[in-house]
Amino acid sequence: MSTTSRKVLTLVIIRKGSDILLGMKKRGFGAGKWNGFGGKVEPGETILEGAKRELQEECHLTSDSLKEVGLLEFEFKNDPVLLETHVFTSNQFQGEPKETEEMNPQWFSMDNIPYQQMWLDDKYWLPLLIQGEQFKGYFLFEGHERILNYDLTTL
Ligand SMILES: COc1nc(N)nc2c1ncn2[C@H]1C[C@H](O)[C@@H](COP(=O)(O)OP(=O)(O)OP(=O)(O)O)O1
Repeated sequence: MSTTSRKVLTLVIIRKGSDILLGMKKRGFGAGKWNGFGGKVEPGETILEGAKRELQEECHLTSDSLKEVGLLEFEFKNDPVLLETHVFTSNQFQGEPKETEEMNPQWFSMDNIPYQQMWLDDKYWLPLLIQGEQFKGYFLFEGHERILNYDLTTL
């Protein structure tokens, strides 16, 4: 793929005991899929600040202990924009998850994650996050429902 630009995004997975918090995306990119919370990093903020802001905006949780555990690059065939996605996690947070205009949050048991309604890449890297691993990966999609190739390594 010939990438001509790069968007920096965040993705936050909150854990509580043996549960993880996902949100049903209600609009925009990835609508109809369960995902972590996140979005574009805004000018003037650090990637960590962007992750904290998106977590608060999308489900009303705050966390001062987000840890970056993964770096995922997503490309879509015939789209020159590469999505550089920084993955954070924490099991320490304040507040109760609340539905917002963008996301409807729900706790899932780690052995009952709704992979059928998630981005296809999630089933490769989310188990690593759950096991406490750090990872980096690249996924090339054709459309939103097919992975043409990928590479994923633990660090
Ligand atoms: C393609 O594979 C992906 N898999 C997963 N699990 N997550 C992905 C994938 N591609 C993007 N994402 C994540 C990264 C971000 O957390 C969101 C997309 O953020 P969005 O485009 O909604 O960014 P916002 O800043 O919230 O957008 P607006 O405020 O402009 O709606 O998905």
